[in-house]
Amino acid sequence: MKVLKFGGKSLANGKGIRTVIEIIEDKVKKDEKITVVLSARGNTTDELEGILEKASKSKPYQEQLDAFKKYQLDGFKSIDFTQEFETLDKLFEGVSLLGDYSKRIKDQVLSQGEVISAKLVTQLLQEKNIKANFTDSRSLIITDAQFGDAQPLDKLSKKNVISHFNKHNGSTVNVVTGFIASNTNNETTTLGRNGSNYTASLLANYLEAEELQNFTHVNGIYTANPDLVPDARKIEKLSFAEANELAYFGANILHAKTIIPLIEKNIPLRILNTFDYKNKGTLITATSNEKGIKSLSVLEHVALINLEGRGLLGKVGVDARIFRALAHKNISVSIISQGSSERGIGFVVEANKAKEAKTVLEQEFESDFHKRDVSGISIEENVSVISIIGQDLSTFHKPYNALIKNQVIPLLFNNTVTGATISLVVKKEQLHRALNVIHGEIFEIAKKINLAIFGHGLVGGTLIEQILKSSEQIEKRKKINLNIFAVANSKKVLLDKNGINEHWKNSIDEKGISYTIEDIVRYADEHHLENLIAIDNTASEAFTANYMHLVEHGFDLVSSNKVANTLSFDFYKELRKKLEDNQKQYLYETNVGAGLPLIDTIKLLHLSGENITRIKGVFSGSLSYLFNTYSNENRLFSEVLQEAIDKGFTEPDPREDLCGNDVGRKLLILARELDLSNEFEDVNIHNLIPEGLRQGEAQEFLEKLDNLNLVYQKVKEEQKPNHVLRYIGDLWGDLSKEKGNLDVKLVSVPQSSALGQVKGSDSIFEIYTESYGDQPIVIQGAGAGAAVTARGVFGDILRLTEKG
Ligand SMILES: NC(=O)C1=CN([C@@H]2O[C@H](COP(=O)(O)OP(=O)(O)OC[C@H]3O[C@@H](n4cnc5c(N)ncnc54)[C@H](O)[C@@H]3O)[C@@H](O)[C@H]2O)C=CC1
Ligand SMILES: N[C@@H](CC=O)C(=O)O
Repeated sequence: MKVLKFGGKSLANGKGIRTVIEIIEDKVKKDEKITVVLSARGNTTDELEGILEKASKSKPYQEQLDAFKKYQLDGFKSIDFTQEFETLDKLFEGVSLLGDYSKRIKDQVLSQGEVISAKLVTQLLQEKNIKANFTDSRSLIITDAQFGDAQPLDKLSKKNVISHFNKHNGSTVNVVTGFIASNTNNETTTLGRNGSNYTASLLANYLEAEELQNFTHVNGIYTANPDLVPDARKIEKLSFAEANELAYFGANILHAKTIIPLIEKNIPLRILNTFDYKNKGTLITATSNEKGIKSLSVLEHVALINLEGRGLLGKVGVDARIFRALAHKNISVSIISQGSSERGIGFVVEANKAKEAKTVLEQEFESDFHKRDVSGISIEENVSVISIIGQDLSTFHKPYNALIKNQVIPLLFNNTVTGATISLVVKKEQLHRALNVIHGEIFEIAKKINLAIFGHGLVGGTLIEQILKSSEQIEKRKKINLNIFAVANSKKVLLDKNGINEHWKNSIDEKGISYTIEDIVRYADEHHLENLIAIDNTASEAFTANYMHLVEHGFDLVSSNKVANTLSFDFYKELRKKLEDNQKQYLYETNVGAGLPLIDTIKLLHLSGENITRIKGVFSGSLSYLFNTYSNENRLFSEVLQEAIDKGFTEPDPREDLCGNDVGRKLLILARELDLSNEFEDVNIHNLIPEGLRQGEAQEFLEKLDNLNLVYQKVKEEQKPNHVLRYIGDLWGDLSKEKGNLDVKLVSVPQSSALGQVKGSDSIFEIYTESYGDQPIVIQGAGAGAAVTARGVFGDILRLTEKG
């Protein structure tokens, strides 16, 4: 015999109730021996409770009661609920007159929901010529008199059940009301939370059923609640012990009391979905999974109470007093954590009991307050408990680090010594993000990295294309899901928590909205987006003013924009401090040498104690292209310059390259990597733009490029033979001091020299160090261009995903 239990959502009008009948019919046709246990249909119990509340306050309830009746009869006009409806009418009338009700009355009211449900299903089955027998569990399950949460009297109930089934068995389908029972005085009682499940497992136990099938509206037990964690996976099989942990920690389709009768008789429990009943669901048996299961469960509606006091140190019996005082008021403590100094004790209670718990403890510790042994008892109301079942402390650092990285700081945590469960108390507003972060970390599910990209010009636009093109591969190879949730220019942002797609350019035009940085932070927060990275592909100083705010709100930073690193040294230090305080990272490899691995190399050399004595080279890709081509070919300066602009080598405003600012910035960035505290004003720059052309808009300048031709024709002709022009940066001097010398200048070098041989848009960096002596470490390669730069930014993003 199998016991089938159907929950309220399965029995709701429409697809639910139709499918329930279909499932039962299917089993009967296959000659399966079954017993059916039913909850009240849809929201029936809540509705009845609502009407009862109204009636008890003598408020009008008739309209709601009529709607209730209408729902029960909707589509089932042939069914006679006169008796149940009359009972309800009388009960509500009485409550309304009295202006109050007892738990006993409430049980009588609620029981009508299960009776109506079982009566309906019995008749619908009979209409299909199935031998169905309405079974009122009040004649079977006998309980004590604790209305609202009655305890079954096992012996008596078992005897009743067995005798009923001996009478009505064979091919009959007994359709049993769940949740309701009666006491020895024949008064209606109910079995409390999860009561219908309890009825089903009691029947399974008494009848020694082969399996209990619990039909819900989900496909089984998941690694986490799929409503909160979209990546949650179904668990195929788990043991009662593991299920018990889940039940204890709040998995709401299981409850400890419903499992115990099954464990006793070793009866498997299968969690199934009415709406997808061919799915095998989750099977719970006595055998443990070899690898051990992991899953996340959540306790909501809880509060954290904190008792603090210096005088508690070494005092005997403080915990006992807390527990005793709370137990006296029937307040249960689910999680407790205490420092070894005993100065603070934190524990979790049900939210609706928190105030009472505080009052009780204030009374208990009144004299300790006077003696100043206890300094305060506080309640943190909006908290939730996350339990990682199957997690021990050996690998706990992974989810824990991921939480900290995402600015979720648990308020309290504890572990079970043997059960391999770790529980964390987090602020309720952080629950969603915390669950997703932990889940991504403990299961081998792609870790989601949420990217906000600012600036989608040459570099930013290319980066987006590169990410979209390779994201699938990266997800497969590295289990990292790069999700671009925001793309912004200076005016508009396109937001999509599920990630933009290849039509992003059109979407910005059509769906982009004007924004402030706060809007983006709020969006990420509201959608609980984790592992946030902001990527600055603008050339804007104004945008760098957002960096601090982004860091404070949990974003790591990646930037191709050089401005933030070349503002005042004070800002430079302040930003690093902010990053450290918030445990955030800032990567900017493309700031010098585009995609070349320069900054990383210099950082490593410096960190390892290698004395860097000088860095010299062609720092600008666009000016490299300009002078390499101009020196070797007989063409106009303006023509070659325009070519460098067209190839995307220059800054958005090409004057930034020609005036030497861009090289100056790069030089300063390297100097600061060596812990020098130079300011931008310290850089000696040879400005390549003749004075008369420096003012005005970029466009005006571009229209006057021809004016540069004579100047550079002359410079070219005045060189020694076999020499070429190179625009170089040079960081030199005693670099162990506070500041170094920074020069940016146009030089004429022999064509055969290392600098003279540079080609195309290549940059070359010569790094002189004490160990390497006169032979510098040389890094050379494309120093500009959207594709290489975007690739470099992409590299920084991936590096950050690994750091997490
Ligand atoms: N092109 C290259 O070879 C290299 C460029 N870089 C840097 O990459 C950055 C981007 O360069 P490109 O893509 O060539 O420039 P771009 O002019 O093509 O694109 C810049 C984008 O930033 C947007 N923008 C400007 N202010 C903004 C703000 N406040 N908020 C949001 N968006 C804003 C603009 O609307 C534009 O879409 C620059 O900082 C540049 O120095 C770094 C290394 C190499
Ligand atoms: N404009 C820059 C681009 C890279 O930083 C250059 O030419 O090097």
